[in-house]
Amino acid sequence: MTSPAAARITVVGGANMDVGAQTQTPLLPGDSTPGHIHYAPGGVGRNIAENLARLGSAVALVSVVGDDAFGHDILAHTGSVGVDVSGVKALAGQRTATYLSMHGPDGDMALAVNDMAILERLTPALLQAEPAMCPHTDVLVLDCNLSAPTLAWLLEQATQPVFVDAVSVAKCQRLVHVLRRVHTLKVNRIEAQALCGTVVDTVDDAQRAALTLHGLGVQRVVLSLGALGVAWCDADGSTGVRSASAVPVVNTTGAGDALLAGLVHAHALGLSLPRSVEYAMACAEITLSSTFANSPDLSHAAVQSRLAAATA
Ligand SMILES: Nc1ncnc2c1ncn2[C@@H]1O[C@H](COP(=O)(O)OP(=O)(O)O)[C@@H](O)[C@H]1O
Ligand SMILES: O=c1[nH]cc([C@@H]2O[C@H](COP(=O)(O)O)[C@@H](O)[C@H]2O)c(=O)[nH]1
Repeated sequence: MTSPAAARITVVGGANMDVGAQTQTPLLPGDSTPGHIHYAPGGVGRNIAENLARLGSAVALVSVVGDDAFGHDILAHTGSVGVDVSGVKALAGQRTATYLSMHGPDGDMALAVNDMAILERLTPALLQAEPAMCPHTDVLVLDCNLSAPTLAWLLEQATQPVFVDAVSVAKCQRLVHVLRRVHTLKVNRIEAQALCGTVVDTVDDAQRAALTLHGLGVQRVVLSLGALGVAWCDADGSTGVRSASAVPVVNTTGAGDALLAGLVHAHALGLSLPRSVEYAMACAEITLSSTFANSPDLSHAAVQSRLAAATA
């Protein structure tokens, strides 16, 4: 398995400034709690693009940010890790999307707010007007932060395989009428429940839900189950499960984004879906040991050595 992959990839999706607050004592509603606040570029689409660049893919991001300090930081950081950001437009008079999360002393997320109104400006008209924003690459990756019309337009005009991240229970509803256009869908347990209308508690439930989504028209489904691992349904309707390894977890933020980046990179390397899942889970595990949504330790070599250690 060699890297970098020859395929060119475009990710169209959200680019946020993540603002995370971690307290040493339980959060007290109505009072201020001492803690640590950190800032880092995030956004599902942007995270996937950064992870792909770290793995060695040739990747371009198409998105919008505000012409403000957060927007400039996101552009500088994302470009510095090797993502082509010529398709990220800084819009005057708009605020960069922001994701605010609060974590209690145990590290678990207590609440999160996403303020991503700027994504409404990423319209089919804007994409067609700006040559750098037109995705003419071998693989397209979309996240459901995009507005429903933009998501539908991109899926309908795509001639290349399209990988989609469902992002959240609310946003994944935007996919309902365009599932047939999706090559590979990454959903988590609660997004799968929302799309299938069935309870997804166990790995058996997850395999059934993956098959249901395949029946609704998605070619390949990858359903992430946190510490339980991943269930999938391949293009021929076959299903499978892979358990997660017992790994030290510093922060689960962005684990799903690393999983999707790993799936895309593995596809570009020509791997089957079961082997792509194995590769992608190694990517997610590396990210779990990082404080932020993307790990500086993620690389194709790091994934390979993790996979080799697991089979030794
Ligand atoms: N506690 C954990 N232990 C081991 N692996 C984990 C853990 N949490 C997440 N993962 C890995 O990261 C993947 C994505 O995490 P998950 O939380 O399911 O995604 P999302 O962030 O999209 O909700 C999982 O499928 C699994 O491979
Ligand atoms: O509606 C959204 N919520 C969250 C994100 C992004 O997802 C990442 C955190 O996701 P999670 O906690 O699901 O791993 C952060 O980078 C955040 O900016 C997003 O793009 N859209």
